[in-house]
Amino acid sequence: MQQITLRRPDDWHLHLRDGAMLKGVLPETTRHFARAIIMPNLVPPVVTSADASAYRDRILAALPDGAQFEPLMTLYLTEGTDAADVAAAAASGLVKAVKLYPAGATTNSHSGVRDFDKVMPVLEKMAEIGLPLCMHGEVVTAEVDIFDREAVFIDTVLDPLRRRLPDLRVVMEHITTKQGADYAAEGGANLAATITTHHLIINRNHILVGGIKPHYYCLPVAKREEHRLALRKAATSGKACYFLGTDSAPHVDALKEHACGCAGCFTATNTMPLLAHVFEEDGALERLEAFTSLNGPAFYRLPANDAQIRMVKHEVPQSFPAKILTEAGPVTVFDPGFPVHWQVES
Ligand SMILES: NC(=O)N[C@@H](CC(=O)O)C(=O)O
Repeated sequence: MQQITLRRPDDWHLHLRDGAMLKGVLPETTRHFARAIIMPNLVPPVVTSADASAYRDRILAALPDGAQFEPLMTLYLTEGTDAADVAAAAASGLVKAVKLYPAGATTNSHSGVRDFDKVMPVLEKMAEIGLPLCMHGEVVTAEVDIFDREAVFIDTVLDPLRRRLPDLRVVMEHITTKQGADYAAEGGANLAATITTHHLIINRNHILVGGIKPHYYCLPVAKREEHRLALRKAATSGKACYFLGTDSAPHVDALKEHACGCAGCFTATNTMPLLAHVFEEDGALERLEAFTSLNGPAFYRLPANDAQIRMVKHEVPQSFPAKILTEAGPVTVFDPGFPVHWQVES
């Protein structure tokens, strides 16, 4: 029986939602993860430090008994965000990052940024105080093909912004392309990228071949196989600029299996066993800890977790629930489409 021990992992990009959904999905993350960067795209969004403080309280109130979990809060950047409020939220330790959604790019992003000039005072303040900006890196203009949105964003938005504000610390969230992986690797100490579990496993064929698979639809949408392979190479490289952000994004089945289905894969339940499978397949199990437990805290200037988890590879495939039954409705757990022998034991 093969086993590995890792420092307890953190999830640097997580959607927990609110109310009944929060209550239903939170245990799926707290079972294995010590901390998570909590995405602020609620309705209405988490914009001010007061919003973040209230949301944090709701998360803490929803924690399962005995759970050791720290939500790392973020603010949703709007064109009306107040730089002084952001700075105060960072100084108090409440907020660990600000999230930038280009307006219209993804779920609940309509309050996001249209005109980057309008958010420059906030970004300048963040550069000054070292507060990371988590970027959803996709352009949303109609003439750009959805499969090219990330690469075009890097060239036309991200790179010019980083030249204008070289001290701004940026996390390219959920990269899905070779261009994203390459750009992150060349960006120096102020740039990093999160990679999801599902983008290491699926390419666009998984969504579309043999019938449309709504539970594989997420944003940024999975790309060609060559991009999946580039992400695998990046994640398993151990390089400090890459770390896990699951982007686990629960939507009830009724809204996924729909004529206009929501974007998001729900991977909180089985992320760690899937990652052990992926890293083992690529001969990189010894670098799994860097990806899940070391590189993220280092970028966010936080200590790595002291506690450990033990993962075991069993002879027989392990079973995972197909759905999590929340009071908001059932949420389908990401199905990798292959047997998984790894399990987190403690
Ligand atoms: N990843 C997704 O497909 N969806 C996320 C938003 C996001 O991170 O893009 C969601 O909030 O549902």
